[in-house]
Amino acid sequence: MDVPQYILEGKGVSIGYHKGKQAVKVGESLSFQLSKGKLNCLLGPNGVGKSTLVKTIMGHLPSMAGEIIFSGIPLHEQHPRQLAQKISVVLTDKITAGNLTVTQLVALGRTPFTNWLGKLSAEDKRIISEAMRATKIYYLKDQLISEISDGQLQKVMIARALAQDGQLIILDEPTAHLDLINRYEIMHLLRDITQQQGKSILVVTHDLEIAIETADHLWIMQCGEPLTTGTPEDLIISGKINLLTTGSGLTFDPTLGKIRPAASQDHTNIHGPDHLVQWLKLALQKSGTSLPEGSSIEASDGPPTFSVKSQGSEEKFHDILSVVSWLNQH
Ligand SMILES: Nc1ncnc2c1ncn2[C@@H]1O[C@H](COP(=O)(O)OP(=O)(O)OP(=O)(O)O)[C@@H](O)[C@H]1O
Repeated sequence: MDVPQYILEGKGVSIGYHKGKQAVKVGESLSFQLSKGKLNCLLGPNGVGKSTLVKTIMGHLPSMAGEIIFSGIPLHEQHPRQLAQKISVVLTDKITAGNLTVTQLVALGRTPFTNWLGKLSAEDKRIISEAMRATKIYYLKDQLISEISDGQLQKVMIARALAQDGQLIILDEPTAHLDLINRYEIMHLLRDITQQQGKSILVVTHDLEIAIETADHLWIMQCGEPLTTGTPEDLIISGKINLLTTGSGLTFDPTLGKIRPAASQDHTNIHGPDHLVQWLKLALQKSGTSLPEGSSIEASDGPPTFSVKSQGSEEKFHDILSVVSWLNQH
């Protein structure tokens, strides 16, 4: 039998719910691929259907049309217990396991494999320790869940998913409650897991900038449209990344790699080193300041200097606030 190239593949999939006898479609014609050992991020606005797609991939909701193939076999041909062994899931829901230790919670990842008494074998224990080491939480192993921070808890949940040793790990907004540093740390940890352990990972996230930095592929979901997929780099240079900002008055700045307000003023007469020009443009844009006709700004490094040339005169400033204030008075 051919080894499948993708761990997960969707072909023209429709997703949705049943309300009584009525089927409510949330998305249709969704096609996607997740290659083995890769980190993919699923992005899209609130309510577009990301969690619904994830639940369908996990086999918790039936697809309404099309086909999902997991590990070379159509999903509907796989037994729920087999799927639970092969797909590990980390959901956003707050867990109520405060009286368990970190090790006991990670050990729950072995549940699909233990006998009915839940007795852990020596191999189970080795896998649990390994998962805690890979997620850098081994030092917390005897701590109670109620005594660790949200960022640490998220790592514990990832360790539990790793302990399950499935082929695919799915995480629905794993960084939703975390601060910026923890959001970076978690996503880089997931990236390490794909690269060092060959796991395939699908993450639902709203953190576009971190997703761009860490993911191999992005799946962009929009209301009533097929998924747009590609490497973050290709989606940026083709401008398709802007599908995420449609109708918002925002745009993705391909040089800065950030979402910014769509430019409404003409700031083309600003020249100099990129980092000075970019931040000056941002400040002008935020304050709604435009350059008077025929004027220009030359920025230079050293101590940062901004020379504003206007109507035959030249003014020099050493910070952006002074430039903006001066322009607003002239
Ligand atoms: N159990 C349900 N029964 C009926 N409709 C539902 C159910 N769960 C979600 N929906 C609806 O399906 C649509 C998609 O919801 P979903 O949670 O998949 O979106 P999402 O993209 O994950 O949103 P968010 O980014 O806010 O988490 C929404 O309109 C939602 O109201």
